[in-house]
Amino acid sequence: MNILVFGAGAVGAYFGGRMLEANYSVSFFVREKRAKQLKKEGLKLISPEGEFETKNVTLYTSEKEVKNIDLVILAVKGYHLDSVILQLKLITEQTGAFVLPLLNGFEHIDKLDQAVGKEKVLGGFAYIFATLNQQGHVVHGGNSSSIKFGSRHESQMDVCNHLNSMNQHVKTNLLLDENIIKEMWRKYLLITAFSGITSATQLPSGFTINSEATLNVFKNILVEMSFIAKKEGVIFAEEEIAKIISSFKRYPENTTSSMHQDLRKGLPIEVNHLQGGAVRYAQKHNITIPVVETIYGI
Ligand SMILES: NC(=O)C1=CN([C@@H]2O[C@H](COP(=O)(O)OP(=O)(O)OC[C@H]3O[C@@H](n4cnc5c(N)ncnc54)[C@H](OP(=O)(O)O)[C@@H]3O)[C@@H](O)[C@H]2O)C=CC1
Ligand SMILES: CC(C)(CO)C(=O)C(=O)O
Repeated sequence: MNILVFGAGAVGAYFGGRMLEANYSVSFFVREKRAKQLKKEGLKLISPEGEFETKNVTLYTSEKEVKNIDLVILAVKGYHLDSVILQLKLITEQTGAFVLPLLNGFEHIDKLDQAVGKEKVLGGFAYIFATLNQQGHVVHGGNSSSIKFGSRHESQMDVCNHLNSMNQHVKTNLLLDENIIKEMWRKYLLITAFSGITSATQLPSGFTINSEATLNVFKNILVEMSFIAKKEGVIFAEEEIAKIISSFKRYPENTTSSMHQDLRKGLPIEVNHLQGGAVRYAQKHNITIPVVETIYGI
């Protein structure tokens, strides 16, 4: 299977790098500046799952050059989506490739379905604490990482089984999930609360874990997000929300979200895609989510 990783930021470079390390056929679709950096500095993963470095990376900067691809792993930010969608459409039309999106949130799924066709868009997301350093190397802060993926259409079974078979050969986790839509919403609940509270307070998780009032904000965001999920047909029981909270309480105190990391670096943040997306879902279903709206406003 030939894989094209679209976007070689923290997530794309990490998971694409892990697949390259295991000798899978992986190329990257990047912009000129990132192409230059990758050629000069190489692709490097600084990670407790094992260091990896290579200068032997196939890079594309024009969608017209892309051929013989079976799967595109989409690893751009929510705010990039509108500008990449035409390129992605062209690549999938040229190659017939499936698309595995790793973005946080959920609104992108509709946009991708419309652009490339629902039968081509797998469900998926990534779990990792990663950022790029000044040389463009991936710094992975955490002990493990994973991609969860699953089919949304029966034509996607083969590509899912193939990804599943790669799991035993890569130094990360490629996990096939039979209920991927629910898992994506579970991640959307978590990330809206986690990125919201760490970015609004501009403090890592320890502050929220140790402050009852702030932890309540975190909990209330999860509850409001579960109201939206329910309207979208995905039910979370109280115990499932409690489980998200108890796993958050086990985060090391200095852990923070990729949104807060971007804010610290003065980069754009995904607030319109994540919290803004939640506000749009709430408007669509005519429900109120005052805590998420407040965080979005901040
Ligand atoms: N970082 C993390 O720990 C986690 C992030 N996520 C989610 O994964 C997604 C990606 O995040 P992350 O990797 O951190 O983001 P980054 O900002 O590190 O990477 C995004 C990449 O997309 C590239 N890109 C944008 N437009 C194009 C284009 N037209 N052509 C080629 N490349 C393009 C950017 O390129 P350029 O360098 O040229 O700007 C950048 O390298 C987000 O939705 C995030 O929420 C999920 C789990 C954990
Ligand atoms: C919560 C976390 C770290 C897990 O992958 C994440 O998705 C992010 O910060 O963007």
